[in-house]
Amino acid sequence: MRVLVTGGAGFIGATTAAALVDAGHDVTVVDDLSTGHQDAVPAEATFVRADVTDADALTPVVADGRFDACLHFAALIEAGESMRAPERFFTVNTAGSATLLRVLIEHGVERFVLSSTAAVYGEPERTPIDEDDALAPTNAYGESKLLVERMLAWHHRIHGLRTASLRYFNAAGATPGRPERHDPESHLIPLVLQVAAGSREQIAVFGTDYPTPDGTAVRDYVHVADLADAHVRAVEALADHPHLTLNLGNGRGFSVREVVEAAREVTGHPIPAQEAPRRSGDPATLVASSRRAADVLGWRPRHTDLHQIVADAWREGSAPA
Ligand SMILES: NC(=O)c1ccc[n+]([C@@H]2O[C@H](COP(=O)([O-])OP(=O)(O)OC[C@H]3O[C@@H](n4cnc5c(N)ncnc54)[C@H](O)[C@@H]3O)[C@@H](O)[C@H]2O)c1
Ligand SMILES: O=c1ccn([C@@H]2O[C@H](COP(=O)(O)OP(=O)(O)O[C@H]3O[C@H](CO)[C@@H](O)[C@H](O)[C@H]3O)[C@@H](O)[C@H]2O)c(=O)[nH]1
Repeated sequence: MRVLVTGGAGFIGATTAAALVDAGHDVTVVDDLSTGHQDAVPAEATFVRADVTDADALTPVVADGRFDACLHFAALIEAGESMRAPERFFTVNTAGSATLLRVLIEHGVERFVLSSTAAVYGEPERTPIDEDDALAPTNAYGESKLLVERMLAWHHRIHGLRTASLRYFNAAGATPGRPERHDPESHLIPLVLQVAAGSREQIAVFGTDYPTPDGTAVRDYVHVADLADAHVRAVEALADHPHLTLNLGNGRGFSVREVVEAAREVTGHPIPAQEAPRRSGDPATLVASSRRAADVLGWRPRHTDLHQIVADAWREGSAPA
């Protein structure tokens, strides 16, 4: 297949672009490098520096590409920032997706895979979360993605676009040469590893009074290699399943304290931890049921061991200063 990957210089997009190349697909990456890194784009892919909100820049790429599918990763991802500047998230994530979809439809692209997020659920009603549970984002980031999911339903209905919304839980780990390098970094595992690498004094544990076994928040950490594998399967599965919404997680939660402890064991560093107030908008527990992805895609996460996830991130240097 000829595949357009937006955001393919970012952490999950570049890892997936490499998996698509390995699976024999012809990949073009569009990325504005606002947070991504060009050295993460696979050498076999064509790279175009462009902004997905800019129809004039996208049009020639899509017109020349004769793409069968688009995987759309390009987005602003910092949930906390979305509560300070929601307009940026609706412009890039929501309006940017609308622009991209218009150009794709005009040029006959038939498949679309969206990077959605567990943030569309907000504070979950039950654990594990399945795809039919209530959608009630608690931040503008989650809302900006949910609006795209809703647009996809209409594009499917009206234009017959084959769509998959993949709701990732906490992406983590790394594959060779493609570390997690967000700047600013807000994710727990890279921040913990910054302490071990000596570029940060200690890790703040946001909230120790949650209704969880050790009082700290529980998340479902899913290895980026497993996410990439799910994308390759999803874009192929759209041939038989034209409108998909799938959770992608391990189905197992780990607390902040468990993550810190795993990082101590992996790195041999004491990693001082400081108790801190809860971070606003953070649910206590987010754990996925990925049964539908297993049924529809035959997908099973293979890198489920927390130590392995942390060790892979550490080996690849997912701890920028
Ligand atoms: N990291 C997670 O835990 C997580 C969880 C759920 C969903 N997601 C979603 O996965 C996707 C990828 O996340 P990531 O962690 O790889 O983030 P990332 O910041 O590493 O990647 C995003 C990429 O998009 C590019 N980009 C941003 N705005 C752009 C624009 N206007 N035009 C073109 N390119 C643009 C950036 O340069 C970057 O390369 C995002 O859509 C995010 O919302 C991430
Ligand atoms: O310095 C820190 C950073 C984080 N945490 C906690 O660690 C957990 C995980 O936090 P983080 O790595 O920031 O991930 P989330 O806030 O769970 O959000 C991620 O996972 C969501 C899906 O579950 C995605 O939608 C988001 O884009 C992605 O950032 C949370 O309980 C945080 O409060 C700390 O205790 N200290």
